[in-house]
Amino acid sequence: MFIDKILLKNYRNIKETILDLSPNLNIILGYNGQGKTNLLESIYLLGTGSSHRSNVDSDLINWHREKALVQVLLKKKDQDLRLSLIFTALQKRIEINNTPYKKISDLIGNLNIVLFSPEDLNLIKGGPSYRRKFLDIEVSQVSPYYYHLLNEYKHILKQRNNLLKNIRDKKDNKELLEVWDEKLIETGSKVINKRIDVVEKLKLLARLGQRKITNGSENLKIDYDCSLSNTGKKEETDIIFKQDLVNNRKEEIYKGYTIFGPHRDDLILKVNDIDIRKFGSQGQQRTTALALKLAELEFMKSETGEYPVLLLDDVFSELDELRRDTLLSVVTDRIQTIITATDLSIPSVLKRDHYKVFNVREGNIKEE
Ligand SMILES: Nc1ncnc2c1ncn2[C@@H]1O[C@H](COP(=O)(O)OP(=O)(O)OP(=O)(O)O)[C@@H](O)[C@H]1O
Repeated sequence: MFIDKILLKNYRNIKETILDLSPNLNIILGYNGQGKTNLLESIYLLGTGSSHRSNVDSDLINWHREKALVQVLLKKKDQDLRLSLIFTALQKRIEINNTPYKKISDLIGNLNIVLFSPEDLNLIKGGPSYRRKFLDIEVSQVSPYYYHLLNEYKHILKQRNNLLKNIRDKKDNKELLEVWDEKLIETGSKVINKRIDVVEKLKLLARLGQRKITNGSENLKIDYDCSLSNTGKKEETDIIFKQDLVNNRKEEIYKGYTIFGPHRDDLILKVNDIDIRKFGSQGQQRTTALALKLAELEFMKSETGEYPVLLLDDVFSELDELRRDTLLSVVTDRIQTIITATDLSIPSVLKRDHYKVFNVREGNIKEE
């Protein structure tokens, strides 16, 4: 799939812009603070339903306006789609081919996105929540069912945590827990099992990616690190989940929150058998983050039949020549890529009709 056209109105510092993008490589150039990441963020928002930088919609609207619009004309293998998101501080309106939709879940899965930015080092160095988010965004884009399941789980978890606090503070009765336990186990087990399946697929793809970037010298091994006391067969996840909740009732009430479940899970990342999260060099950690992103591209392709759109936010300056070339060789002519940089010497291997350059200045974006 690729974005043929993008229209932005009052999106952060971008007032009104229409861009015709290349189906191959798009290079967005500009000094710091001009609006390059704002452009990528708007595309990410349309793909995933949320910004990667802010949870507050009003942040995304130009300070002097009340309404913003992001619209793309998307070319997919079997159809063209016009996706629009019109939003105020209080409301988001979705339109797909001019038909209005209410739920963000209707939007997700149309425009698939993989974003790689310097903050992705947190995927390796940061806490487990970064790795869970990586999995969840990836799987949600290819499975609306998973997105729905995840939201349901979050809702149940919140209710159950409130109840645990109330029981601890003697405001509620212990017996009420059983109903919420059942719901938590049912949805939570499905989330865990789906993630285990996905990690199984990512495992091979990420290993290949890491070997490619390091000329075969590094072996990456990823595994799902489940918070349940014992993850055996997938059919038994719910049984083990239940045992863990029953056996740890006292501790959960004392703490006032749920200590088992997919919201506590993680990914184990080992390079040449060493835990890269703790002991990897900065270079190895960067390589692993890139390998995970390459795996994500291939995973989405295998699930949907099409490559997603790749957004590279200011990452070229952080990669050495080998990694830069590997990345370009993977994406060129196959994956629509939008890359931001303050300056970039365009590799001579790229043919002139295979890329477009756009200059950004104070929120104005112009094709070169
Ligand atoms: N809601 C908003 N309304 C107007 N301007 C905004 C809004 N939010 C952010 N900005 C402005 O957008 C600019 C930041 O743009 P962006 O993050 O896209 O920069 P960039 O070109 O990617 O820079 P860098 O190279 O430093 O990452 C800042 O000047 C900021 O003040």
